[in-house]
This record gives sequence, structure tokens and C-alpha cells, in this order.
Amino acid sequence: MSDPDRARVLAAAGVSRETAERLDLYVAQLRRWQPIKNLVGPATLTEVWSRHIDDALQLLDLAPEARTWLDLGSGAGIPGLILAIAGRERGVRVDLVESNARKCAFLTETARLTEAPARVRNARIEAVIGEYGGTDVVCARALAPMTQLLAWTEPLLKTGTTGLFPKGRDVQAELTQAGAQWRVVNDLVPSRTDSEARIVRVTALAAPSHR
Ligand SMILES: C[S@@+](CC[C@H](N)C(=O)[O-])C[C@H]1O[C@@H](n2cnc3c(N)ncnc32)[C@H](O)[C@@H]1O
Repeated sequence: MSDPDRARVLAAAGVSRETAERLDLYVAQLRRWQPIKNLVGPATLTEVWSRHIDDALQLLDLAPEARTWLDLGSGAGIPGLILAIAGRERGVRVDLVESNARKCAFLTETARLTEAPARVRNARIEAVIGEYGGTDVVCARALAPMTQLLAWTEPLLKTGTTGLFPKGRDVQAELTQAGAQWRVVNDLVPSRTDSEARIVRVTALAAPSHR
């Protein structure tokens, strides 16, 4: 772990001492379970505060009023479990949907230890997405191309849920491809953890008339 990164990330996020301790617990859990569950890319563990914690925390600032969040394909809880830990004191609650049972075991245990307001759902997105209408924000990192993300989240994005999807340098190509199937109202927010990355913020969605 790089301590300067930890201090910088926590100072920028302005979290309480209790929240910082819970994030420390999350990082400790990630390190403990990584050898057995292979939760994140092994190389990224040396930069966990910038690559994962800060990368997740930046989403909170993009929807400061949101209270209910849905994270799809949570994996090791990025961004969803981190958002639940950091957003706890402002009343944030997060639903995590993940199809891999071993990852769900990690999520459940770590949510309990960190007292995070997170509910873990071991299910496939396509089977359960319809149950999450009314959620303030749906997010997903490193899960699927925009076209697939929009297809999964269509019922939510068409009814007022905001979408936040961290993306890499191919974001424009993904949006162009998605534009063939959807009319997407979005903006691109620069990522604070990677100069080439963007967060796609979707505020409305419609199917084009010729579909
Ligand atoms: C590449 S990982 C990304 C994990 C995490 N979001 C991150 O950024 O580190 C994608 C995750 O999505 C899960 N996943 C893929 N397809 C899914 C589906 N249809 N329903 C639920 N989970 C799915 C996988 O099991 C995996 O844990």
C-alpha cells in the first residue's frame, strides 16, 4: 500500500475518521481475500487507494443528492461497496448485483464487517433489473460495452434513474455504437484517477423511432 495515496485520497474525499477506518477495513479485506478469490487485477493492489478507492469515490461527487444506488457486476465491490461505506453518513444505500457466488461471499462478509448499508444480490442482472425501478443512480465499472449497459438498464434510465458508467479511452467508439440503437442524453466527465478515462453520465434514454 502506498500511504501517500491513502492520505491524499482521504483528504480529498473529506471523510470522517470512522469512514476512513471502514475504508481501511475494506482494503484489509481485499488484501486478505485476494490470494484465494482473485478479486481484482493483482497488479492493481499496490495502488489500491488511487486505482479503486478514489476511482469509486469520485462517483459520489457526481450525484451528491442520490440516496439509493445500484451497482451492477460489483465484483469486489467496486464501486458499489466503497460507495456504501463512504456514503453511509449521508444516508446512501447501495444494492450490489453480482453473479459470481464467491465474490458475493466476499461482499457479504465485508459489508457486515464495515457496517456498510449494502445489500448483496447473487443474481444475473438481466433476471433482476426490473426490481430496481426508482433507484436514484445505477452504476457499473468494467462490466460491458455501453450498448449492453443501456440494454440492461433501459427500464431504469427511461424512468428517471441516472446512469454513471466509468469508461476508458474507447468511450467515444462505444457511444457511437450505442447511438445506432439508442438516443442517449449524456455528458462525459473527466476521471480524476486517469487522464484518459471518462465517466459517462446518462440522464435520459430513448429508443430511436426506426428501431
Ligand atoms: C470485470 S469484473 C468488474 C468488477 C468491478 N465492477 C470492478 O470494476 O472491479 C465484472 C463483474 O461482473 C460480473 N458479471 C458479469 N456479467 C454479469 C451478469 N450478467 N449479472 C451479474 N453479474 C455479472 C462478473 O462476475 C464480474 O464479477
